[in-house]
Amino acid sequence: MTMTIQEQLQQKINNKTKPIGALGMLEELALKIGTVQHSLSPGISNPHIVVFAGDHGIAATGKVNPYPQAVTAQMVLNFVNGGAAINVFTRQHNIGLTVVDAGVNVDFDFSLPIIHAKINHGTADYSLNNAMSIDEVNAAIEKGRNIVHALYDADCNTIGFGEMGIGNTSSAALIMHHLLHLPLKECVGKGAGANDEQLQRKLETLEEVSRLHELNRYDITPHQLLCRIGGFEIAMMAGAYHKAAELNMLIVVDGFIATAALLVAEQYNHSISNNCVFAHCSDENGHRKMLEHFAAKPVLQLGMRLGEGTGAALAIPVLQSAVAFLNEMASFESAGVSGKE
Ligand SMILES: Cc1cc2ncn([C@H]3O[C@H](COP(=O)(O)O)[C@@H](O)[C@H]3O)c2cc1C
Ligand SMILES: O=C(O)c1cccnc1
Repeated sequence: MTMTIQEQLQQKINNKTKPIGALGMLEELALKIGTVQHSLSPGISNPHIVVFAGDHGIAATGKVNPYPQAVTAQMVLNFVNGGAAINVFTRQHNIGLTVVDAGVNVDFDFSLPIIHAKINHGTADYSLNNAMSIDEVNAAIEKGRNIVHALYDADCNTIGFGEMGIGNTSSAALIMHHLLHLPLKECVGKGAGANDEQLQRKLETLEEVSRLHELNRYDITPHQLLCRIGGFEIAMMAGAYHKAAELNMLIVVDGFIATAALLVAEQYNHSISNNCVFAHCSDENGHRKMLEHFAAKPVLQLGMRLGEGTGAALAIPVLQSAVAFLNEMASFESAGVSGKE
């Protein structure tokens, strides 16, 4: 009988010169990556992080976010100048980095080395109206798909998505609340650092938003959900995930907002998590429950709650080690080492 690729990979892993299972999660990752690539000798080629930036109308009210909306654009300039956490980690690990203006509320100089994909100058305030139109949702998804396709064409097979958008933990919490049918209290967290009073106000504000947009209903399509309470960076990321899975790339999932965008993408492709490795468990309230939904075992748990794709960037070297042991370690047979009696 022929063995499945998983069985062949497991056999290869078990024949390495180490006690069975002794490389722990690296063994699970090697199995996963080999399965995605349908290969006994998988590889990570040109790993890349794409950071999508977008503003949220509700952030201008200051009701849900401890930092002002202007920080989104300021951080985009920081990314360009190489000074943000994601710059440091991608530089350290030789990972490609692309920054995308998905919808920041500032007109950047066109000479800036970013992808200029602005859908609009921030979303509308969803505590009053829909965040965006259906046309804007479609444009964002299409743009996300195209950006991933270009990276695939440049021989990248491993990709992580990050985000920058003041107020976007609110959009992510609302997505989680609707798609996982959980009370908002379990989905809303401190974001960039709300204190107890700010957190309470955030929760109350988002409860009103949930009532306004009837998020407890089951007949909302994923497109409608994005229209009502989404963000441009989140919609673009959903399109990017979708394309990456279509191209059978390995997807490295970052934190709370990135996982919320994956929840949306999952509505369009129910097996999307087959292509995903979950980089870390964020400290943002709610992330653990999202991970449980995907039956995910995160690679790292460092108490991080930053976003920008930083968790994904830190997990990629671990994935490279998983692939390296699978490809390079000697087997009991080749090294003349005795196996278990
Ligand atoms: C200086 C700074 C850098 C960041 N980098 C990522 N985020 C993170 O915090 C924001 C979400 O939190 P909230 O919903 O509470 O606004 C997002 O931009 C996220 O990427 C940052 C936030 C700040 C303040
Ligand atoms: O988990 C994350 O990615 C996160 C948490 C808080 C704020 N921004 C991002």
